[in-house]
Amino acid sequence: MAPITNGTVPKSTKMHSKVIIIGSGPAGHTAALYLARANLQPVLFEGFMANGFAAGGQLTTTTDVENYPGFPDGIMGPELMDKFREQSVRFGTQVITETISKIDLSARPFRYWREGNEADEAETADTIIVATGASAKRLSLKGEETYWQSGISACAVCDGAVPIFRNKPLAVIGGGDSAVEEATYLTKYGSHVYVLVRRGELRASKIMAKRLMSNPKITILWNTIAVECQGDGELLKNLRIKNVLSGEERDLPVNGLFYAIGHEPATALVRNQLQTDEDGYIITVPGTTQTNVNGVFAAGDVQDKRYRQAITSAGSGCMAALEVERLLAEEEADAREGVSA
Ligand SMILES: Cc1cc2nc3c(=O)[nH]c(=O)nc-3n(C[C@H](O)[C@H](O)[C@H](O)COP(=O)(O)OP(=O)(O)OC[C@H]3O[C@@H](n4cnc5c(N)ncnc54)[C@H](O)[C@@H]3O)c2cc1C
Repeated sequence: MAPITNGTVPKSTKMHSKVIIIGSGPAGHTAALYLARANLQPVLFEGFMANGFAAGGQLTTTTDVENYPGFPDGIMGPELMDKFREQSVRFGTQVITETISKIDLSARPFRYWREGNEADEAETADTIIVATGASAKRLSLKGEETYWQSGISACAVCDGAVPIFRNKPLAVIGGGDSAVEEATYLTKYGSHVYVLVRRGELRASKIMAKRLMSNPKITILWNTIAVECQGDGELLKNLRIKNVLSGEERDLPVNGLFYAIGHEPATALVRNQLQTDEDGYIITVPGTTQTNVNGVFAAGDVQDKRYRQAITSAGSGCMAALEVERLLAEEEADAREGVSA
């Protein structure tokens, strides 16, 4: 399929932009909306199945989004992202359906290349917002694909409240702090929550582990892994689980399975150029979206391993846009003063 753009810049003309946004989830589009309204003519690269996601990001893979403010009846994920896109475009964002595959942040203007054009002359930008998102790690269990989003999820806060999980037995896989948080959260909805821990101990902090073990609605299944997801073809009904010490397999009838085994931030593009933490998330100056490179900002899940919500991503996209705007204004003022001095 030919790349789609809503702009008029032909690929052969090497662009220079005041600001480009890489990524098209809630963070990228919110940044674009603010920048476009500030007349900064943002260019947003929405990706072409970048990082395994369609343009629009993670919400294109889900159905009802019930916790995005402004939609009291909920809204389907893909429809919400279409609206984000429409609003960006309405104010003049140039959206380009291509993936950025190479970037050079060593000097300003920054240089970048679109996928398939890495050998060409680079395009340039004064500032960049990295909003490439993240993806939940999965286990590729037998049956997982069939019941993904039909009983299997990687976000208790997003999906825990849906009717298929209400008063039903649920399972969480993972042994870290996020598994404890997810399991505890799910006790509000499920009849009981089983936590499958591969080892004989939790990785979670002591206080979190204590909280988990003292909750009467939670049972920890130590040294246990899931081997197969089973159901009626439409919804998950059962997990085949295995004790890794004895090798014994048995059924665990559950209607929900939540992965809490971490996320993979989409930071391969900026590896060794931006400072990242031990899990690969971009590190930003606390309370801002500023990275360790002046002029490069990061917004959304790519820099947030704690909240990982559409609204928090959108919020940080807004912050990034305002920070870009401020930086460019300051630099323009400095340049003017430099000229008149
Ligand atoms: C199944 C599911 C259900 C969810 N449900 C909810 C919910 O109900 N409520 C809620 O608040 N949150 C929910 N979330 C979480 C929410 O989707 C994320 O927090 C949010 O989408 C993160 O937004 P983002 O802007 O950081 O990036 P993402 O949504 O991750 O999007 C990033 C985009 O950038 C593109 N991209 C990546 N690299 C490049 C590149 N090099 N060049 C160009 N483009 C690139 C990707 O293709 C992707 O489209 C859900 C997540 C999932 C997976």
